Amino acid sequence: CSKGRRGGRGCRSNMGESGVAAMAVTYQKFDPAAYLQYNYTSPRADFERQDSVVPWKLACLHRAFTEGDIEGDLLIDVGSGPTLYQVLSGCEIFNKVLLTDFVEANRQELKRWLQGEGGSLDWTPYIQHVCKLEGRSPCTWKEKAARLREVVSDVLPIDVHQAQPLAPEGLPPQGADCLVSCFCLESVSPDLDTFTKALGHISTLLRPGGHLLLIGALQESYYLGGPDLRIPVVPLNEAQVCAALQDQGFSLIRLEVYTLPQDMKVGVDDVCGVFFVKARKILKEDVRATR
Ligand SMILES: Nc1ncnc2c1ncn2[C@@H]1O[C@@H](CSCCNC[C@@H]2Cc3ccc([N+](=O)[O-])cc3CN2)[C@@H](O)[C@H]1O
Repeated sequence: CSKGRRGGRGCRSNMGESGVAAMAVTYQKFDPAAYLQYNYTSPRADFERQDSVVPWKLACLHRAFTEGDIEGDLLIDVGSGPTLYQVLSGCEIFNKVLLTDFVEANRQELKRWLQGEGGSLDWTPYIQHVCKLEGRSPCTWKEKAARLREVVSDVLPIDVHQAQPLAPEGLPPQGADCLVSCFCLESVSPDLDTFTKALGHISTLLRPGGHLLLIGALQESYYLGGPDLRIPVVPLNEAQVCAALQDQGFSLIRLEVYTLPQDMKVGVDDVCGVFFVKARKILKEDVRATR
């Protein structure tokens, strides 16, 4: 996992632009069912294992949403993919949740679950696990599923490479109170410069003082988005993630890192670790105070 730096600041924007266009074509072949099978079944999603990566992610999200500083009405999940684990804790805090993705097949996968039509993965064990984290019986998972279906108001198209990633209709003028985004930005950016710009674009969706919860891959250079679909990823280290957050006007609250045990490396990517970031969009008065 000692990959060199790639996509450093010296990248010219036209390399990023052509890479972004190529990425958009690649993602039209994304296979939600295969992706869910690769990443959201055992061993990566083994709720009996203390060192499984999905329980680690759910614990990070539960702690971040429930420690008392996150509040408001609107939570936006950026680049949801075909997954909804990322809003299982947030749905108890927010009365309105927007799921978003670039690929129609992913939006359809989410809509099928929201409409109670099932889908490619049974999310019950995930919902039961988060119920346990919340100190409630796993038997209340149906109530939690109903809460999630109640608060998710839409599943919208998004493009993080646009200065305005979401259509403005339906967004409050002041922005969302919280953003969550998991494994998206580094998986859709050909280089570090494009990753950093995409972070700036999604920041425009968030009100000043609002929180960002970002989960992503460390030192990943590719992953399988389908049986024959190898998707390039910009390899990131912690310092590059922190620099991008600072560049784009976020103050870091917490960075946690999960290092994959060997048996979590199942051949669907070359990811070495996963980062969890809790950050806050700097308020103008914060800037004055630091001068
Ligand atoms: N321009 C765009 N704007 C917004 N979203 C876009 C855009 N283009 C594509 N998208 C959308 O973003 C994508 C998000 S899924 C990206 C997958 N990331 C890599 C994968 C994930 C993963 C999961 C779990 C674990 N683990 O260790 O347990 C490791 C890893 C590392 N490999 C996808 O939904 C696409 O549809």
